[in-house]
Amino acid sequence: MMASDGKGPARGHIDLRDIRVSFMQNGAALDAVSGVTLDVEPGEFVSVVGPSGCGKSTLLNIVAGFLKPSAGKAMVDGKPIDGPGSERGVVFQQYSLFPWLKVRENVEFGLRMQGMGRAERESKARTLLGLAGLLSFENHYPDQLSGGMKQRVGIVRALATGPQVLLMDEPFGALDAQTRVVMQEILTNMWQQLRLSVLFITHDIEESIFLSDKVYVMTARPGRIKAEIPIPLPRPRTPEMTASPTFMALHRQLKALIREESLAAMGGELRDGGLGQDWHLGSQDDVRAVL
Ligand SMILES: Nc1ncnc2c1ncn2[C@@H]1O[C@H](COP(=O)(O)OP(=O)(O)OP(=O)(O)O)[C@@H](O)[C@H]1O
Repeated sequence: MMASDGKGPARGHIDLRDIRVSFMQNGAALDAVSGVTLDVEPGEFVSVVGPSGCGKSTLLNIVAGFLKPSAGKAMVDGKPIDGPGSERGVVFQQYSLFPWLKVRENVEFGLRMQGMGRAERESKARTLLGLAGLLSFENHYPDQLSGGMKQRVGIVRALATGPQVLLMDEPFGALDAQTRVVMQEILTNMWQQLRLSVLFITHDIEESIFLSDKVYVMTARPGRIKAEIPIPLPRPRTPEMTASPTFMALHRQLKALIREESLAAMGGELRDGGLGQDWHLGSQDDVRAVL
């Protein structure tokens, strides 16, 4: 789905085709992801969820240009990805702000690197800080901000250079539950105004539904696409929607899909969550024998 507020064309098409990534481990090549094909249409918000270690960050690192796939095609707007570029902004879980620079200076950093003049830089940074509700903190240092505020600065900094796509790897993973919900609302509002594509990695099913137009579920390693789930909730998204029957049905569906894979990722040892027929606590003698 394209953002539909009519403020100019949406931007940034991410196109991954049949991606495989192998890493050397203990002298052997092991596939981290295999045969992954995914699409983020211009202006679309797409999340990737899946069990730990299934290759979510690996995919994001390919689109960011930090990692080359072993096989397959990775493209943005039809051009093969060849290293990092200013048309792709990245936000990680760690805030990665420069502690010696004030908030606005942090946001202006990339623009300064691009050679933009001082007045234009300042105006752009202030507009984006305003959008994120941070204008009154422009002269604070990162240390003086809460975790949620730091991450908002991180998002604004990634957006400042005008990327076509925003890549977010568990951006709210370090925040408490309340702050996280507020951040999701701020992000969805900013995204709707900016009309850029987002590839969002998360462990949080509710977060993926609330934010996305579409959610990809990955299998346990080697990561493949297990399912592509469209999210037909209207925009703008509101917190009340999380109680709607559609939201709850999607939640159940995604939870079941991920649970299967999380158990597979644990080697099947904990089928039924460790409480079913396949798993039993041995007798006292068995336990003593092991000890
Ligand atoms: N540089 C590397 N060298 C070797 N193996 C790696 C490397 N980077 C990642 N891997 C392996 O590739 C697999 C996928 O890792 P990745 O970090 O992409 O998973 P993830 O789904 O993002 O995990 P999590 O949800 O725990 O963050 C893992 O098994 C990991 O150990």
